[in-house]
Amino acid sequence: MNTPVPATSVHGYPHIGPRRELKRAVEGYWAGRTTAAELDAAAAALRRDAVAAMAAAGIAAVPSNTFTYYDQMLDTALLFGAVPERFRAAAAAASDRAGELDAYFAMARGSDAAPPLEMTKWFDTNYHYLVPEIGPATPLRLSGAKPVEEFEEARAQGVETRPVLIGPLTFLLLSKPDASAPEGFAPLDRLDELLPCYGELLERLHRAGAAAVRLDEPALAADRTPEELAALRRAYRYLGEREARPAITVSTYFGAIGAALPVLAAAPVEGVGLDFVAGPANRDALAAAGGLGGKVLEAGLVDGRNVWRTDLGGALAMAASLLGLAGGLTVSTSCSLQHVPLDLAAETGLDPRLRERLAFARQKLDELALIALGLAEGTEALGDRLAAGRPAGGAFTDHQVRARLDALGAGRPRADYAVRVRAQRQGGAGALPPLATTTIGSFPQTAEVRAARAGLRAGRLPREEYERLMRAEIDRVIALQEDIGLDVLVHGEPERNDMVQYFAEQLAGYAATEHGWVQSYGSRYVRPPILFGDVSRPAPMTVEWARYAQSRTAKPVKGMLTGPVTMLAWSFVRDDQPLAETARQVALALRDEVRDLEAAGIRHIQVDEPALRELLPLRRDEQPAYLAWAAEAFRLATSGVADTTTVHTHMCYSEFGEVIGAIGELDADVTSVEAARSRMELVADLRDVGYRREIGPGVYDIHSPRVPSEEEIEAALRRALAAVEPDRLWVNPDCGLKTRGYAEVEPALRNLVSAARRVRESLGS
Ligand SMILES: Nc1nc2c(c(=O)[nH]1)N[C@@H](CNc1ccc(C(=O)N[C@@H](CCC(=O)N[C@@H](CCC(=O)N[C@@H](CCC(=O)O)C(=O)O)C(=O)O)C(=O)O)cc1)CN2
Ligand code: MET
Ligand SMILES: [Zn+2]
Repeated sequence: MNTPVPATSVHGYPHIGPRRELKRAVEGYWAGRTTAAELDAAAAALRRDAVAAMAAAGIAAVPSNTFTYYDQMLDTALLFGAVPERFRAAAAAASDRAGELDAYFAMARGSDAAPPLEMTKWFDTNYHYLVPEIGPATPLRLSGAKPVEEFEEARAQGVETRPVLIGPLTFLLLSKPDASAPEGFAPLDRLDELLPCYGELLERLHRAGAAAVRLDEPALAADRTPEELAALRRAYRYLGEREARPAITVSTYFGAIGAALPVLAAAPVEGVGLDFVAGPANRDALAAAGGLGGKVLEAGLVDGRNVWRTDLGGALAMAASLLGLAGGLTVSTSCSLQHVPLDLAAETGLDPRLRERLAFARQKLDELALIALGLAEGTEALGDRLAAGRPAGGAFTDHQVRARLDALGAGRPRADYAVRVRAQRQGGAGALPPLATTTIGSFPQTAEVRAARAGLRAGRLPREEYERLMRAEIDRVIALQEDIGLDVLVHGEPERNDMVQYFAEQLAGYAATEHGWVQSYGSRYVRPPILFGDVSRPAPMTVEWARYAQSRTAKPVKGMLTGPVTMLAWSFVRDDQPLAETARQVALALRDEVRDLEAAGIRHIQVDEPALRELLPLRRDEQPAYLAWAAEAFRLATSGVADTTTVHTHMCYSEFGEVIGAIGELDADVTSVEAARSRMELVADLRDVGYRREIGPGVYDIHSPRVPSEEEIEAALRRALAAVEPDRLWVNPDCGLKTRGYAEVEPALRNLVSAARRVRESLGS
């Protein structure tokens, strides 16, 4: 065959550096240790390395403008001048680079004067973006040059990049109306004013010499109304028909785009990007639509969100079947590689049988080149690389786990809540006041705690010494909670590096990485563990810590576990069996842990499911089946306890809309949820969907360093009491406290307890 080698492209590449250099630089700047110039220099070096890596791997369309100090949605809002009213004065007053950066970070993190932008999940990933606020009067004008500057910066390095922008439809659909917006207003109403800003930017990029740009419209992977599709048509007609512009590729990812496909196929643009990993249905839809005509199809064939090596044979077959459906084919990632770790070469401790099946961002660049080569020269050109890397089925099977699950089925359900609550509240140790106070689990992870763990890892600190330090930390956290007067205490989770990784490190079938960091939000990172085989629990995981904490107090201590859905959502999970099946294995391991905690005298057990919303399919018709298996896995994990044991769960990251009905299906006795930012409206929403158990709406936002006043917590509680009886209301922050410092946490919790007392007193109890 003599076809030219197809081009390759990447949606985005990790910019955090092999050792999280970006985190160090940004947090150093916040702490006043790093100057603005040093921060900018560190960032430029990281961009240079990423561009160089992609260019060296032969990627044709190297992306630029994918770097961010905090979040790309925030960057886009600033690019178009869409600064919320409360930040405008500070932004306008910025007179130097430091002032500019401070105004930027204030929007992300809040300031004394103004709360930050809301943060929420980026589609169904564990990345969080900042939600732009757009009202009828929000300014919209091209106000920055970041895409042009990053293009020119890479050109100076000798690489012609393709600037990437979040597309206008996705930008507006992911924004929320600002406080001034009248009922019925939607940010999308401002589309016609925003488009000229994009047009002007395209013209500037064109003048700077950019031959092509990519506009990302991941919002098309979710259900879209006819009006939204009409807006899509209008947007790309407007941009496509402008004269001075680079070639435009409209890229979509995270799933099949359904009815949007014919709209993009007909748009006056040069390329369309489709994800064939999360959206294999895109293939048939493309054929049914008659293909893309002369446009280039940018085919997402290499999974940007998981760590398994690409099945090159399968990718080549898919690519071959696409060749006739477009004017040209570019071999691409399915989405940005920001969701996977940078380089497998940094991992030295992995089982070789697992390692040979993995590809991180750096390795995926080579896979793209191989697929392009195979397309041009035939599969023979790939030799034995074609066969390498696919799971050797059955290598990690555990027949005992499978047999236990078969025997257990759905497990016996618990007694009705009405029966349980009587058993739980019967005097003695079970007695709790109305508006019982508690926290969500973690207390601040102090520098000493993290340093101790780093010492343990490096072999500097013996395990016994580490455990002694953790017990001392638990003593401190218990004593503090008693002093503050909380009702249900926690041990504070000092021994956990992360609420998912900690368990993964102790479960069979799971592997942890040493350096596999992925950005979760801002300067916060996680190392998602790799779930590669059947899961089981070789030994109890949390029981000794919980038992120890309970031995230090007469008050009840709440045991703390991470639920099955969250264990999957925040890991890289095997893709050779349905998630529902894997969830049942994790649930079984947790079920054993829950029962062991109970046997150790722990009367309250919390099983966190903060990611319940995150794994919800983007398409409505797929959601009920997901919610059914998710709730079943939770019940399997928690239904093995006596009526007298109180099962708690916790969820965060707002937008409960679609999952609100499922909260009751989990059958927990108490559910704590993030509600501070939505002013307790969730409590009434839960009542309206028939939720009749106990509820702990978060009364303050732990993502901000602000200390809430007693009055504001009291007001929140009174709003909640409009929709729930006092003995069903719990009082707690809206999430764990691990990212905060004691200087904020202690006064905040004191205010929380005194607010709860004041309300109790006013109720005469
Ligand atoms: N997996 C996961 N996803 C989640 C959440 C979560 O808690 N876990 N919460 C939500 C919000 N996301 C979050 C994500 C990360 C963090 C977070 O605090 N991350 C820490 C790292 C946590 C960790 O893994 N800590 C390790 C490693 C700590 C570390 O950096 N050690 C240094 C040395 C430390 C020292 O000497 O001080 C090193 O190894 O170089 C530990 O404690 O053992 C961070 O970025 O700083 C918080 C919230 C949604 N998604
Ligand atoms: C992201 S949800 C966090 C729940 C966990 N128990 C904590 O308090 O940190
Ligand atoms: Zn939480």
